[in-house]
Amino acid sequence: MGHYAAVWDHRAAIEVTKDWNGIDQVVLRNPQGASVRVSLHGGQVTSWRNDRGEELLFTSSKAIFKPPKAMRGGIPICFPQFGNCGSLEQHGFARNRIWTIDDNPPPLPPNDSHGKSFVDLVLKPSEEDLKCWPHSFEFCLRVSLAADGHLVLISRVRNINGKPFSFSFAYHTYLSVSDISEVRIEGLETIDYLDNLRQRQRFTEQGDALTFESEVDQVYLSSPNVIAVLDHERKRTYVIRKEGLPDTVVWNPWERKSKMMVDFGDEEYKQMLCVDGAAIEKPITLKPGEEWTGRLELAVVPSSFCSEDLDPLRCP
Ligand SMILES: O=P(O)(O)OC[C@H]1O[C@@H](O)[C@H](O)[C@@H](O)[C@@H]1O
Repeated sequence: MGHYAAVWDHRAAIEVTKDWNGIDQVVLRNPQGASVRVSLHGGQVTSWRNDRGEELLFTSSKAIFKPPKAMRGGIPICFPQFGNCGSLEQHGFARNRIWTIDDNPPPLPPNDSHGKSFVDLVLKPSEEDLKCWPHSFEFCLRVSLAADGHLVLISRVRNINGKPFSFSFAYHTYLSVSDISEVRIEGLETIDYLDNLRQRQRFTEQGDALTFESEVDQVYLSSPNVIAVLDHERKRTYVIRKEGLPDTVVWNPWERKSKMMVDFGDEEYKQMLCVDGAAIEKPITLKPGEEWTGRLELAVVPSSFCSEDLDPLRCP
């Protein structure tokens, strides 16, 4: 068993199964029993469980698991457009396309593979995609589950076009929380944000930590690369680290809006909070041949956790 751990082979820890629609999904496991599910529909992470089998991402009980709609929950990838600020469909087309497994991805630094089970996916534009977004790109996504249960997503977008192009991006991360009223976010205080509920006007976050008592739809600009989402009732803290992603989106539709969404269960808004690593305010521009990398790392630690790692966040 010790030997098995020492030669942990990421391929041995991967299983490809079919989802409800016969679309391939990849299951990653680590030696401790944590798991991650990634659907080739959208390259979307649909489940992340810890070694006790507890689900850490929210999925709506009314989620529609039928392409071309993205399933409501997990981590949809918003690309090449976030929201409706552009000519494309809401949040871009990547979340509604079928991705493929890439057996020969461009190399990543060894520490991005070491001790992890992972899968590499790739998305290239179809003829139809090029009609509405005429830019050739290659989007490589690596989803990894580390030995310590951390979930890591690395997106690399390469311009294989003759001309520069720009895009916006978000990992639309649906965290599973006990009760939204008991949750707070640390790390966004004093940060400027655009309020999507007030014509994208700019405000500055006041107060000690962000708490929730009504609908929220805000894009925090140039936000810190580490923030924490504390779930008081569940005594659980999500630590979110991002690189190459300047902004953080915080979204909860609250009661009224969630009732208007067909794929959202009644009262379920209380059990979710979207906190996205994103690049929205200043789109990413790539010249021909250039590549951009956006990395998100999610960890769950007990609420009592206190570490210098979290600096500059205060410890409770
Ligand atoms: O319903 P969708 O397309 O999955 O988007 C969910 C939400 O995503 C948020 O990030 C947007 O800011 C909201 O305006 C939007 O409603």
